[in-house]
Amino acid sequence: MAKFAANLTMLFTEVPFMERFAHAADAGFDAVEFLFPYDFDSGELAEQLAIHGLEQALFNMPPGNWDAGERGMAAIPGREAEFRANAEQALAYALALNCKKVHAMAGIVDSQYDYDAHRATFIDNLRWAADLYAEHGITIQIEPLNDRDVPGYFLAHQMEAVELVEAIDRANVKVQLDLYHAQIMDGDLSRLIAQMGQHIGHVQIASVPERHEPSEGELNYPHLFEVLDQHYDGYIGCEYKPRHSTAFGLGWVKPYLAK
Ligand SMILES: O=C(O)C(=O)[C@H](O)CO
Ligand SMILES: [Mg+2]
Repeated sequence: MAKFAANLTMLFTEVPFMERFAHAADAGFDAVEFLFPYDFDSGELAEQLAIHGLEQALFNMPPGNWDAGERGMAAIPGREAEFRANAEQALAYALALNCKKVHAMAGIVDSQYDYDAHRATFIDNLRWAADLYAEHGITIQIEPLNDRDVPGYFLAHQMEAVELVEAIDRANVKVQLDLYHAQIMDGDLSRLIAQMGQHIGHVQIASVPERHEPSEGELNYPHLFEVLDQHYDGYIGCEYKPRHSTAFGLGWVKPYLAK
């Protein structure tokens, strides 16, 4: 049975970040995810999770200079020391939040280097971080992003991510399958999910093409949840932009939260 995590970077933005945990719990969620916790004290975040009985499903390693357009550096040659420091910072938060999944963003390709150099850097960095995280039972996620929203991102296709996970060859590195990106770049989602199978480490959803509630747009999510049930049993992150208010748009998830 599909179970859902509220993405607090995109949902409940009507209230300040620290108040979003309460809103997610009141709406019936028992897990949350968000992009970045680093502006906040890990103890205060852990307290919000504990007060509201929430599990932290996922968050991202620091992405570099987000406002300048950076989207991580795991695949960027020359940024290895920064990647490793960021992985260590994220690990400290993951331990404080008892979070078992952390997303390592690959980065926007650097035109000074060719594909092979990016790929080799990505594999080396991910192996290093996976070994660091393994003793804590934490899985690192890699996520393809569509090239319309994030042009130049190192990773755009799901099977490319699967191939990289196989090359990285660590049991605690998996693919973060965001069905919004996957539909834009790959399509044929029922078959894709089956093909990815055990490599799926986390799932996120939104409508296509506008990234709103999954109840609208071109995807039939009730069907996709049934397909996912056969291959994945973790939380599904609700990473979408509410079309109106968050609460108004939650009708689609109520039947699942009530079960
Ligand atoms: O954009 C997404 O889909 C994500 O999940 C990333 O973590 C943030 O870019
Ligand atoms: Mg995503």
